[in-house]
Amino acid sequence: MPAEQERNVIPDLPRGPLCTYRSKAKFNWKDFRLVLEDTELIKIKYDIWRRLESEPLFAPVTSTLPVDQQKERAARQVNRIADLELAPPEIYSKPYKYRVRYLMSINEALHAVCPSLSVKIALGVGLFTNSLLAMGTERHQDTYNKAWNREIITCLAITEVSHGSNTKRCRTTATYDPETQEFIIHTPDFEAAKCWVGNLGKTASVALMFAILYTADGQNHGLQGFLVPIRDPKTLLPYPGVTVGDIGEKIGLNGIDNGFVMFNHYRIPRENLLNRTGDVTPEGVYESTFSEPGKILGAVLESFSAGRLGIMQESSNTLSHAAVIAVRYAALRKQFGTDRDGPEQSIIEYQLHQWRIFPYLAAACVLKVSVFAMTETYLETVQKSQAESNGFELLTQIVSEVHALVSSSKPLVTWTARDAIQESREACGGHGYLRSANLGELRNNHDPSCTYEGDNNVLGQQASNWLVRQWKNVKVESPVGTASFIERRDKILRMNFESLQRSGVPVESSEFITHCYEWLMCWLLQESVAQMDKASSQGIDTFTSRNNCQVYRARDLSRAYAEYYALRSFWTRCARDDVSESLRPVLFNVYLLYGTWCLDRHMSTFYTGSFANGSAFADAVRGVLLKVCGLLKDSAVAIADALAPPDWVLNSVIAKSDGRLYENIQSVFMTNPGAMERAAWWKDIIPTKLRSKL
Ligand SMILES: Cc1cc2nc3c(=O)[nH]c(=O)nc-3n(C[C@H](O)[C@H](O)[C@H](O)COP(=O)(O)OP(=O)(O)OC[C@H]3O[C@@H](n4cnc5c(N)ncnc54)[C@H](O)[C@@H]3O)c2cc1C
Repeated sequence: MPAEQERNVIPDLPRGPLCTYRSKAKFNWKDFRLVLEDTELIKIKYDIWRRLESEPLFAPVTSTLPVDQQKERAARQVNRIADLELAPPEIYSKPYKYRVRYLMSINEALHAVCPSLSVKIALGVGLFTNSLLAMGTERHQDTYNKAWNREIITCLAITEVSHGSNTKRCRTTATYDPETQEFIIHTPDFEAAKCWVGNLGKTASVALMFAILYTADGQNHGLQGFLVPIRDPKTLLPYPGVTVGDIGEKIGLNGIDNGFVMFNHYRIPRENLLNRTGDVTPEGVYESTFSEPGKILGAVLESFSAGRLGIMQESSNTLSHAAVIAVRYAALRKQFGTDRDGPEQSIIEYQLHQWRIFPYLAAACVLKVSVFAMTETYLETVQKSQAESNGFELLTQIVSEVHALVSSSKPLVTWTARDAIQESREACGGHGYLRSANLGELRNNHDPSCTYEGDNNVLGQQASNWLVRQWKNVKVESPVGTASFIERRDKILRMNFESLQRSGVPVESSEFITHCYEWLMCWLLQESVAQMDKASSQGIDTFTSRNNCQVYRARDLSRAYAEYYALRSFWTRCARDDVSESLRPVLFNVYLLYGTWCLDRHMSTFYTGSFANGSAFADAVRGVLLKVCGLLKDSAVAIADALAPPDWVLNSVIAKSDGRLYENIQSVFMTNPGAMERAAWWKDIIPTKLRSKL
């Protein structure tokens, strides 16, 4: 059981109408929170929120600002954050894992308050410096320091107008001129303009940009990274030869100035090539360098995965916020009752409503824990790569596995958050559509997470490709253990629902859910590989056959793999000694609900692959799902409390922790500027016939 000291890190909640359901929970909601998150990280977040609450620049806005003002506000916030020095200076001398975990928690806290601000910092500081570390050398240290200390505003420019996912086909060129020892950066046409680049539209002075390197002999050395000055940092005016601008209003995240840029034979010094793995001599000879492979590997993992992990951490919070709003509202909102004229019941009592929103509440808990576990594995891997003595082969395997895990989990977490927001919006009826309910803002700001840092459908394929490789390997290379089940494939594929029942495995058990998942993944792997092999025997190329086995096969495999990992991580966390006995039943129900809900979505595959026949399997899985929904009804508000940030951060008029739903809505209606004033344009809309009588 957590010490009182740990519980005290989390502030108490006000008493009010939500206590009707709050008091039904048979566990302490603060203890529940301490299972989901590390005490120290919770403390960091609450400290940040406390400091920002008194800052006028971070106060929630009540109506949508014009786009330009949103950009100005986010840019000012970035500066203010730098002035506030949220991380104490000693953090920077701490070991890698501790330091990055600390900074990631600051980012989570900031994202919950202002997503645009957090993305601006993540792009301009985190991603930029990580990529520079992975690709640059000592000669880029000065730019690294300036970016880290926010002396310059930076961006990462990869995407072009006609190419996003297939970055290898980017066409911006960097041609070396030995005469002047410079690279000439050129954009051949508008389709090759860099675009969607965050911070580039109005503010960035330096871009870390990818372009094809050509030496003077006309040889193509592939895509390389360059530091490209864009604007004078003192005036923010672009340099001659650079055409740069803002791409305009987006669906959300308008605090970020996403930009486009074109170069007209624009010259940059030779030293601006990021030369970690390859360099051009002053005379113009391209030389590849490959020293300290372990460190390079770790750095590459860092530059690719850190951003995606950050997105998952943010998205698991977004998912939590949506679920909290839906659950608190469901407890307070009453409609209908057994007696037509008698008391009405809360909509949380309806099975249909529970089935719609509780799985997202469970998903929020499970995914929060699994993203934490994944982050730990990732940070440990990078830290290992920085150590002097490490087995390069083992490290390569770990890096590939972590990459597969991140590539399948980023789609799972971002899609679940996306769906949770929409379901919660509808679950809160008309009031859910109020701007002040905050579900619209959550939706629009979260939406691009499914696209940037790797489009979900494209990214997921990297995980299924890795799994297929393991399936075909003589020896499964899964040092993290996420694919060791493949070693037992023959036994797993002989299993079915009937055999599980014969062996006495209860449906309400982690054993059952694990067996179902392992069968599902093995069957999807077997079928994907068989389909690809058949295509290959018919002379169909690998590219086409791989594309043709995505639907119902590899795509589902990637998702199932991420769900399996999430469930296993949650189960491992719940089994730890520090979890108090009073929490075990509710944690088990959360696990069961998320597990059966996910299995239900794979139902047709279980039948297609003859794991099950007749209705028994579907009835069993769905029976547990509905039963657990009912069981969680009395715990849901306490679980929501455990997931919720402070009210001003959640920023939803329909889900305040005081539970005074209608008083809070009344306040918004009545104080809405000009709510009860006659419109200034009233005269212009008086019907013509009436107007003549005025
Ligand atoms: C808000 C925001 C901020 C961004 N910030 C930056 C930034 O700072 N720097 C930067 O360089 N870029 C940035 N981007 C761009 C982003 O990285 C790209 O949009 C992303 O990589 C997807 O590429 P795309 O837009 O070209 O989509 P496309 O690759 O054209 O994809 C379009 C659709 O085709 C599908 N598709 C593509 N290939 C396949 C396939 N093989 N099989 C099946 N389906 C496929 C995809 O699933 C997708 O649904 C940003 C984007 C957004 C929305």
